Amino acid sequence: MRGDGQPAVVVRGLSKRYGRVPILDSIDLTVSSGEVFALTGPNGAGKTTLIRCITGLAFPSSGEVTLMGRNVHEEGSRARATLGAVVEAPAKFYTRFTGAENLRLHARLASQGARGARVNDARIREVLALVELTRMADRRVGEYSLGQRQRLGVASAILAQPEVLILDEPTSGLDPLGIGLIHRIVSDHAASGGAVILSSHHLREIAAYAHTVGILAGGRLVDTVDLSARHSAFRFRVDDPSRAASIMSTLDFVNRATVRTPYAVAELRDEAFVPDVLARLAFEGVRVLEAAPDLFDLYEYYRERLEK
Ligand SMILES: Nc1ncnc2c1ncn2[C@@H]1O[C@H](COP(=O)(O)OP(=O)(O)OP(=O)(O)O)[C@@H](O)[C@H]1O
Repeated sequence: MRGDGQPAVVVRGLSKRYGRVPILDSIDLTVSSGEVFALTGPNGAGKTTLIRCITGLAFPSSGEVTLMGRNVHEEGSRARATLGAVVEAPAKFYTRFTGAENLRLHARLASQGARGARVNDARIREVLALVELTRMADRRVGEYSLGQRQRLGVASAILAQPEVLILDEPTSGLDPLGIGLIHRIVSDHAASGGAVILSSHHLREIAAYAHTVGILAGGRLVDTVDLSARHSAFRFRVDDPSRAASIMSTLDFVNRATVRTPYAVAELRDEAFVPDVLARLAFEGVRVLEAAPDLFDLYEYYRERLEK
């Protein structure tokens, strides 16, 4: 459909003040097609303000935002034609209309832009099924729970298969299965080539599926963590961690090997090399008691980063 790693969202030198109060300070970020970018940070850091600026709902004091190459604040409707978003939680719907009717209305409004042709009744049923609201499709939104409205919001955002999907705290108020559902939708959207920006406080969960995490604090993007580079670390519990690490560091598919007793930890070029590491350690007479992905602890990293 789209998505070739090209920049989909580009934010350059974005600052925002409310009156004299600076809220965002010189934000630069780029999100590519196929990428999930998760924005996190303490309450009041400026996440919602940044998302409002990126979606065109708020104007920056300086700097610019482009969506698929179109400036959001200068070519508003053309830029927004590439966008699906939920910025207010829960999204606003007509409570006297059913979920399906609301989505139909949403599609009709979108059809005045370039994307409406992509949406028909079959697509509406499809997105309702994706957010597991098939059973509620013909019930009035006034009867929906908060979490069901939240999921309907996500359904409306993905309805026209936008190139850019932006969700402000899409999982707040959802139960654990609902959170998993949204994560799957977001991952699938990126896998089919869409760019995704979302904000979340669920660090351990976003660490599992975001490609990049931007940490916003005091209106500044204090760190951008490339999680995809951290996914191929493995730890091996062995009888001799130092010897295992020195053996592993001679292998050309191991970028780096370190000791974290009782483990030897290897950053592999690709996780497909795990069996080769095991074979080599066995050949060298090192006993391996356990091998597991060495998951990056985003929560710990975040805590340390903000305490600096
Ligand atoms: N319309 C406004 N007028 C003045 N100040 C505002 C306005 N909107 C937001 N702010 C201020 O901007 C700062 C950032 O708010 P924002 O809602 O963007 O933070 P956030 O990171 O999304 O927080 P949370 O995690 O609590 O949702 C806060 O200090 C807030 O008080």
